[in-house]
Amino acid sequence: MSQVPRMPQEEEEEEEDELVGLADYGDGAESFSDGDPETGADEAFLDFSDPFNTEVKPRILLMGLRRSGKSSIQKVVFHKMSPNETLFLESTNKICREDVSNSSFVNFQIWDFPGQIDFFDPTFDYEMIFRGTGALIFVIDSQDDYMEALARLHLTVTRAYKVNPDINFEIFIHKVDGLSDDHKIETQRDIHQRANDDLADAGLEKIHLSFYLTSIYDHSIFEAFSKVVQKLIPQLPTLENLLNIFISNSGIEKAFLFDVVSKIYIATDSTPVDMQTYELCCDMIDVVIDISCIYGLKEDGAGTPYDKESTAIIKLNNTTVLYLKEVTKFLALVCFVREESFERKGLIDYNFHCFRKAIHEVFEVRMKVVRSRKHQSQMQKNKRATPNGTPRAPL
Ligand SMILES: Nc1nc2c(ncn2[C@@H]2O[C@H](COP(=O)(O)OP(=O)(O)OP(=O)(O)O)[C@@H](O)[C@H]2O)c(=O)[nH]1
Repeated sequence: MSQVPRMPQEEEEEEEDELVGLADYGDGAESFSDGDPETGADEAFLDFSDPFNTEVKPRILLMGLRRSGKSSIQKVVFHKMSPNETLFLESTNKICREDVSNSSFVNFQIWDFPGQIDFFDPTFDYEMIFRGTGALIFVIDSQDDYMEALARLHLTVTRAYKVNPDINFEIFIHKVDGLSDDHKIETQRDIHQRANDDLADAGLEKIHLSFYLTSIYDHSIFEAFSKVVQKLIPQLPTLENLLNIFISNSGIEKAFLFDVVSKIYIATDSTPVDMQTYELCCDMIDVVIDISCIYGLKEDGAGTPYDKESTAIIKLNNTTVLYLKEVTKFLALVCFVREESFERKGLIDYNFHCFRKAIHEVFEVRMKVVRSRKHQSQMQKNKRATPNGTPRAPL
């Protein structure tokens, strides 16, 4: 963690070039970049084996008052910390930024904004922050008095909207495990009403806020995060379409495309999602990665627990088969198949092969655009420089 520096334009551009590293399946402490991430703008790494650089990954900010649960959410979702361990997380008393950019499909930053810090603080450049942001998650502690949080939410949303009207505003009404079902609904209604009234009073009713009831003690936090991320993926309709074609041609009941590290699903077919199905998928990913970590790595610890060979079949006692296969370095397909349909595994595997190829093509198109854009900007930079590399003097 570190104090947020004001980033000049140059650094901001460099960050766009950031490349993803190896996936992190441990507790992940080392994957956190401390303050400014080290960027490696090496074109040579931009190959097909690494198709998801930050250009195709959504950037998400996580904000909220002190002790609202931001670090806990990030640790539980992205670093497999058990919810009980978050009790020992230390609070921070200055604005902090943490990046979770190396570990998964989701490129996400946590901005810890303690309540007393205001937007006129010259030590950070909030315009730069909001300009590059896809979604702003604002965490409200539902077990606490939320009036101050609502005031801070209003200030944050209005500031962010002015800089970047395309940001998705996602409000996590958090720690709802401590509330009864009735109380949950009532709290959500009240927060929804007050937040929207504040915006209406400011003449900003066009700002849309989405609300989620979340807790780190169940899967609700993963589900909410899945929805937040899905909204940011421009290829989502294509991914859903491919999943629909795949399941209908393979006799599969349901299929999810999962980000393996975080266990959030970035797409699913158009049949409805139920919580139990989703939880089973999460459990399966845990089992696969845990077994692989324990028994799958080489003796010197080399290799990764999730690679091209990763696949798993689990037969349940209700005639359903869970089938997991690697799609990319970050993504896995998890399917629910009836036992009788699974007899045609050859067909499923063939269709999966086509599906996987199509997914890679979808992202490769994007990568081509990114590469050509980089090439163009490099050409422009070169044009501006004289043959010995010094910048041309202004005319
Ligand atoms: N009951 C419950 N407690 C939670 C939940 N999420 C976080 N907490 C607890 O809330 C406390 C504060 O969590 P943090 O993650 O440190 O909060 P933070 O927003 O990062 O706090 P600062 O670093 O001070 O900004 C911890 O004791 C967590 O265990 C939840 O879903 N339910």
